[in-house]
Amino acid sequence: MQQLIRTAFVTGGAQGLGRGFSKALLDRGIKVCFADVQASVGKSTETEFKSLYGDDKVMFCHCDVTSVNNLEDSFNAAVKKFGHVDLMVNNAGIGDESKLVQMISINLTAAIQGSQIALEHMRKDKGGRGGRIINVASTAGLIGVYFSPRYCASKFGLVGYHHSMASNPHAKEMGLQFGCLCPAFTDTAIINFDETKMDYYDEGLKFLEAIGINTVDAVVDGFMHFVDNDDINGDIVTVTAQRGFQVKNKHKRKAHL
Ligand SMILES: NC(=O)c1ccc[n+]([C@@H]2O[C@H](COP(=O)([O-])OP(=O)(O)OC[C@H]3O[C@@H](n4cnc5c(N)ncnc54)[C@H](O)[C@@H]3O)[C@@H](O)[C@H]2O)c1
Ligand SMILES: CCCCC[C@H](O)/C=C/C=C\C=C\C=C\[C@@H](O)[C@@H](O)CCCC(=O)O
Repeated sequence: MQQLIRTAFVTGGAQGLGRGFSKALLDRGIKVCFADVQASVGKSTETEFKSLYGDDKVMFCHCDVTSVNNLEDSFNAAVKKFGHVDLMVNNAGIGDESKLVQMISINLTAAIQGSQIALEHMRKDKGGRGGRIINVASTAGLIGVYFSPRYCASKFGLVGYHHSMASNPHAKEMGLQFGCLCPAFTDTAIINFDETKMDYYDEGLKFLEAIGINTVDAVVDGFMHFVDNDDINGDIVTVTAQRGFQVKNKHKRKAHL
């Protein structure tokens, strides 16, 4: 039986998917610290959540995940308030193709740094309580997308990190499990594209119209797979408008390459 999840840390939780994940966790009685670079949106989400769930259940940290010190301080503030973090969700992300350096820094580097901060805190072989680390990638981390190649590269990198960590034979003794969420287009601010944010803008929009757009609720349902099931290590959850959520796991088929 897995460790009960009592507390979570969610990056990019002020709005969109991160907000949806945080609310679903709070609905389950899990305490949530969410971090976001948008101070005023984060504060108003915190006020709303506190009125729904109570002051002791939720906290917001104003945090730019591209600063590892800022990320570590926010994570430590959650540990201080809740005693421990059982679930780390690296969700903060951007999709603007004109911002290559920022994109890699937020979507890939910060997610890896967030995972490593959580890992050091959680690992049972160093006195921690174990835990789960969920990285929010994209279907664009599984298939090539020619109109968003930089975004795609950042998400392929994150999926590669996920596979590497999940295949670590020492993960079990550390009490760690790694999951990766890969939604297709979803109805949040990140898909408010214009010509500056995407290559081949018209073709990109046509592709988006052809495959459809997930609701946030559908992606939250897929995300909760990582909370509701005991053995999730290595799982990749895809969420598409055509097929809903599906769980894939090549690590359960073969232990190593
Ligand atoms: N919506 C989609 O179509 C879709 C599909 C697949 C994956 N995703 C991924 O889901 C995640 C959440 O995106 P979303 O769709 O909710 O978009 P969103 O723009 O609504 O939310 C992203 C959040 O990340 C925060 N953020 C951005 N940069 C940050 C930084 N430097 N530090 C801290 N917080 C920062 C933003 O302020 C925002 O609250 C992203 O990683 C995105 O790539 C989104
Ligand atoms: C660029 C900023 C926002 C991007 C949002 C999102 O992350 C981008 C998604 C891009 C492409 C999505 C493609 C979806 C394809 C699905 O129909 C399906 O074919 C994918 C199946 C993947 C798999 O199972 O291997």
